[in-house]
Amino acid sequence: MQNFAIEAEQLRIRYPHSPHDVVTGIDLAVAPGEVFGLLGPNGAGKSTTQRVLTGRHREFGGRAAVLGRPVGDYGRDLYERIGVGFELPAYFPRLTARENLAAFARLFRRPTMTPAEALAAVGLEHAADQRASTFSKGMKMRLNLARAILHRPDVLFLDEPTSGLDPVSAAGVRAVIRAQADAGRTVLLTTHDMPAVEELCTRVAFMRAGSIVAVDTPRNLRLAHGRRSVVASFTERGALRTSQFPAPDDPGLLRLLATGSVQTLHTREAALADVFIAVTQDAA
Ligand SMILES: Nc1ncnc2c1ncn2[C@@H]1O[C@H](COP(=O)(O)OP(=O)(O)OP(=O)(O)O)[C@@H](O)[C@H]1O
Repeated sequence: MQNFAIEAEQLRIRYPHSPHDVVTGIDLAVAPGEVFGLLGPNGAGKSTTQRVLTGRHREFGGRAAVLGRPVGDYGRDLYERIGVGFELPAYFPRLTARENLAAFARLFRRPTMTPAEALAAVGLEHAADQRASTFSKGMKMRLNLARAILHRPDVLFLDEPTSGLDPVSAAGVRAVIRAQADAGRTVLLTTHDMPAVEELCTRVAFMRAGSIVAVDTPRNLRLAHGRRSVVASFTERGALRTSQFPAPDDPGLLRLLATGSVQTLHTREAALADVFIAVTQDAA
C-alpha cells in the first residue's frame, strides 16, 4: 500500500451551528513530495478541509490522516511534523522579525533553522531587526511563511500565501514554495492565484459546495475542460476592438476577416482560470 503524506476518505465536516455539512464526503490522497492545489470558489470548503487536516477542527466524519497517522491520534507532535501558513499573518507585532522567529523556534523539540536562515529563505534578511508591526503586507506574509518552514516540516499546509501581494512579491513567495518542494516537502496549497498553481502544482483538486468535482494535473485539466480560442483585434469606426472566437473556422470570424478590418489574430491557449469556471460553475 502506498504511504500518502495527506489522506482524506469520505471526509465530512460540519460546524456546530451550521445546518448542513460544509464538506460533504471528500477523498484526497497526496503523495510525498507533491505540491497539491486545492482550488474552488469562496465558501467551497477549502479552508475548512485544511483546518481538519491541521488538527484545528476536530469534529468531522470519515478519515483524515497526515504522514500515515490519523490526525485525531496526534497531540502537539503534529506541529513538529507539519508547517502551517494561514492567510492571516500571526506574529508578535512589538517584536522584530528575528525575535519573532526565535520565539517560535523555542516551541519546537526538533532542531529548527536559525531565525537568520529562515529570514534568508523568504528574502527578509534585510528586515531582521525591524518590528513586525512596521512590515508591509507582503513582508508579513513572508514572515508567516518563514514561521511555517522554520522547523523544516515534512508537510506544509498553506492557505492563500500570495493573497493581496503585488506580482513581484507573489513571485517571491512562489519561489519559496518551489524551494520547499525541491527540498522534498509535500505542500497542500489553497489559493486563487492561478499562476502559482500553473507554476507549482503537480495536481489540483477543484472543490465546489463541499465536494471535489475534478482532480488531475493542471495540464490534463486544461486539455479536458479548457478551450483554446482565437482572438482577433480589428478596427470599427476608427476604434480598435477585440473579439474572441471558439475556432479558426468560426463563421463569425470568417465574416470579420472578409471585411478586411482585422489587424491581429492570435490563438489563446486554455488557462486554468477557464477550467476553474468550467468545473466549478457547470458541474452538477
Ligand atoms: N467557523 C465557522 N462556523 C460556521 N460556518 C463556517 C465557519 N467557517 C466557515 N464556515 C462556512 O463553511 C463554508 C466553507 O467555508 P471555507 O472557509 O472552508 O471556504 P473556502 O473554500 O476556504 O473559501 P474562501 O475561498 O473564501 O477562503 C462556508 O459556507 C462558510 O460560511
